[in-house]
Amino acid sequence: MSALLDIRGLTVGTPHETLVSDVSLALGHGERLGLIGESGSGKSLTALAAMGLLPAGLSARGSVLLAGRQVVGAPDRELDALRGTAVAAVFQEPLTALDPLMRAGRQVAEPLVRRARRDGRALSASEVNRAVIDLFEDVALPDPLRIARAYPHELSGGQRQRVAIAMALACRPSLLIADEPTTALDVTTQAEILVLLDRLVRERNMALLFISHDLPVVANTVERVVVLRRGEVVEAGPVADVFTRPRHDYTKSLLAAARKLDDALEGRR
Ligand SMILES: Nc1ncnc2c1ncn2[C@@H]1O[C@H](COP(=O)(O)OP(=O)(O)OP(=O)(O)O)[C@@H](O)[C@H]1O
Repeated sequence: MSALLDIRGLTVGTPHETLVSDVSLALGHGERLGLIGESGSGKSLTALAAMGLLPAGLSARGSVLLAGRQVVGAPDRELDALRGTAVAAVFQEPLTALDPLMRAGRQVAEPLVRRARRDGRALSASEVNRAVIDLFEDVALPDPLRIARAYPHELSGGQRQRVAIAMALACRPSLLIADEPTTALDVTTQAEILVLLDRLVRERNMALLFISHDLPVVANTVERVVVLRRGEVVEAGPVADVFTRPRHDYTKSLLAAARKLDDALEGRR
């Protein structure tokens, strides 16, 4: 079966600087892949390039096939269609995904209606409302009716991230990209959101491209990892192999740093 996401020789940069260099990775339907590496190693740019969402001033070369479509160089119209169906993303800061002036329910209704239209279905207002509430229940938001009427600033950070996840799910994507989805949240909420994401991805058989600094969380969430350093892939493989028998010194140092932090936290408990 062909890969859902097939990145080959991806290079991203400005006219003066190469930021991601010759990255290749592939992700099958329903598969979960982690991208790890120190800050600035190119994880987010790789994920953004996979969706054709690079910031202005950066350009990509190489090939990114998403659901069989070429993303590199594709016109916005084609990319919009792919982003509404094949791929959706959840980022570190939910406020970047949410419109501050729109009630949470409407924000989720919009991608739901768009997705239905693409599938050739027109939803009635009551069907849309029901589907929004169902999604809010799926992401375990308390009191979904109240949340649907609330504006983002009236929600907690964890609730906002759940609304952002509901928006991503509303597109029914085959691939979910989660870029540090819990970093901005307190520790208890982080754990809840991770359990939620893990359940949703498995229940819906979505593929997951998961970016995180938290290596124990990565180990529990994904099947394979790709290790990036200064924009290049240094190591890739099943998570059990890479985390127990790292081959590259850089991976060894990442794991040692994670262990040191864990020991330090353990000492404080
Ligand atoms: N718009 C931009 N213009 C120029 N350089 C950029 C831009 N965005 C990112 N970079 C640079 O590209 C490199 C890779 O950035 P990227 O955000 O992909 O790193 P990352 O691995 O996701 O880091 P972090 O874990 O801190 O989020 C960094 O050196 C960063 O400074």
